[in-house]
Amino acid sequence: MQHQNITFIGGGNMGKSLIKGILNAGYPKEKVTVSTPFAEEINTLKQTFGINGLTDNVEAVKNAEIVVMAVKPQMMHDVLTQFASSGIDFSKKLLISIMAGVTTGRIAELVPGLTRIVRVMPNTPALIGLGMAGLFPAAGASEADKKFAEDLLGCCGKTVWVDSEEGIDNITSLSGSAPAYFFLFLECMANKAAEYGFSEKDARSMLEQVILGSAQMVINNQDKSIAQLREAVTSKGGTTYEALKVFNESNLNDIVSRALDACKKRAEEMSKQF
Ligand SMILES: NC(=O)C1=CN([C@@H]2O[C@H](COP(=O)(O)OP(=O)(O)OC[C@H]3O[C@@H](n4cnc5c(N)ncnc54)[C@H](OP(=O)(O)O)[C@@H]3O)[C@@H](O)[C@H]2O)C=CC1
Ligand SMILES: O=C(O)[C@@H]1CCC=N1
Repeated sequence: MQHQNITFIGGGNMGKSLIKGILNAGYPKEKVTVSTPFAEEINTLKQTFGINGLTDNVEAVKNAEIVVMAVKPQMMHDVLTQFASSGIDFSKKLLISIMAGVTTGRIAELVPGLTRIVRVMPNTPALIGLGMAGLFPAAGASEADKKFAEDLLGCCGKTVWVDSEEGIDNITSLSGSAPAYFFLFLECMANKAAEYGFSEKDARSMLEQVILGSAQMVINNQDKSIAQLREAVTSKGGTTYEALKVFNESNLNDIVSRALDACKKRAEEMSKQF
């Protein structure tokens, strides 16, 4: 991929995941800058990654060809209005936004001249190169902009393009927030392991192996449906059947469906709120 000057506004959970992801893939450190308000945090980021760091967002984007907005949606208005009044020509920059529930139209509205925008919904496994990201281009994004965004997120895992802002909200529900769903399930299982008397260490090791093994089974058996993999574990009149019966009696499918819809609905609300 092309190595252009890239500035991350915000170096929190997701910003750090993407920075680590691109550095691991060989992006040159000297071309990467991060900006957050606290000097102490900047020093940590500089030391951890060997990249440039500033506490002034406007200063940080002056020489950037690419700006990645990795702040919370609540901070977006302050940051973008700072950019708008800075006198910097944003028509020359590509802005990649990872902010949940913030439309490309809203971003363009706040920064006059800015048209080259790609909205992205990544997830935290980007940190280890196993991310999943959805991408949506604003009308002003060029083919080169789209390629850059795809290559950038491709450094951190898999990518998929969607053809609407709603598609990004769907991806938010299906993969952006999804690591937390699986972590919650593991937490519930860890609670039961503790109740059974397993040490935290043994429980964690067991759960790590179960989720890793299950994920790898899904990946390695492309000729089988996920339902078939489940059925292969579920012996007739056996133990798994009883466990699954409890999930089904509580209508797990409906619970998952409602949870994902709630996630998407919040993204939609946020697009009106911020
Ligand atoms: N976490 C996730 O799994 C995902 C998050 N996202 C999106 O990524 C974005 C960031 O989320 P996340 O990383 O979790 O949040 P964090 O709170 O972890 O990170 C936000 C970062 O922005 C910094 N910040 C706060 N105010 C400013 C400012 N005015 N200028 C510059 N930097 C600022 C914070 O600094 P400080 O800590 O010092 O306040 C922090 O480094 C959100 O918009 C979210 O929707 C998208 C996909 C997945
Ligand atoms: O919870 C959130 O709002 C962010 C977006 C997707 C994952 N975390």
